[in-house]
Amino acid sequence: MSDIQYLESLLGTHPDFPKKGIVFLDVFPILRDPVAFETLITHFLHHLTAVTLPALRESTGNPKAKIDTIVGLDARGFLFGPVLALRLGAAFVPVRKVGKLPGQCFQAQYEKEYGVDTFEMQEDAISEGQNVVVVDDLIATGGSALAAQQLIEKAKGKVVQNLFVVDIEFLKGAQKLSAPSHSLIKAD
Ligand SMILES: O=P(O)(O)OC[C@H]1O[C@H](OP(=O)(O)OP(=O)(O)O)[C@H](O)[C@@H]1O
Ligand SMILES: Nc1ncnc2[nH]cnc12
Repeated sequence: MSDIQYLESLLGTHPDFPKKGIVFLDVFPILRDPVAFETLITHFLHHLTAVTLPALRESTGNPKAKIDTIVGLDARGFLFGPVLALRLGAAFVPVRKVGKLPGQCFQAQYEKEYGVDTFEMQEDAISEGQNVVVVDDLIATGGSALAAQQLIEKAKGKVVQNLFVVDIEFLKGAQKLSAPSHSLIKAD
């Protein structure tokens, strides 16, 4: 069994949660297995260093270009974002559901697979020109990740990569995003 097949085997599947007709894919069992969690982080880091950074350096013509900030999406993006940020020596910035962050915030409304919501990001969290990676546990319709992209663009940052543990591919969420999207597990 490959590393990725092992991660996939741990993914929980819950029909009709949180609403009838939704098959909820649960990443928490991966975090109960420290070796699987480490494997997941290693795969994300490998993609960032072997694919994202070379592409960024090539496209900017700047051999020293780097990933400045990892943005994690409320709530399950917070499981992965800070770990990646620490390992890369980058900043971690949360995008949160409305009403949770103090100070001046940018706002973006969005629709996701099972509802509508509003995301916020602190206005001073990202500086103009920063290279940003968005991370979340899962992309379904892409509404959440697109709203995060809009917040980062309001701060004049640039999304250079989107990372997901799981992509529910038939919903075509990644096609909504302007930066490349990488996911470890493809679900249908
Ligand atoms: O691609 P989309 O259709 O936008 O759906 C994906 C989003 O939905 C889930 O979050 P949820 O809003 O359920 O929040 P949670 O992490 O707080 O449970 C998931 O963690 C993603 O953030
Ligand atoms: N099917 C699903 N499973 C887990 N999280 C989700 N977020 C949106 N759709 C989801």
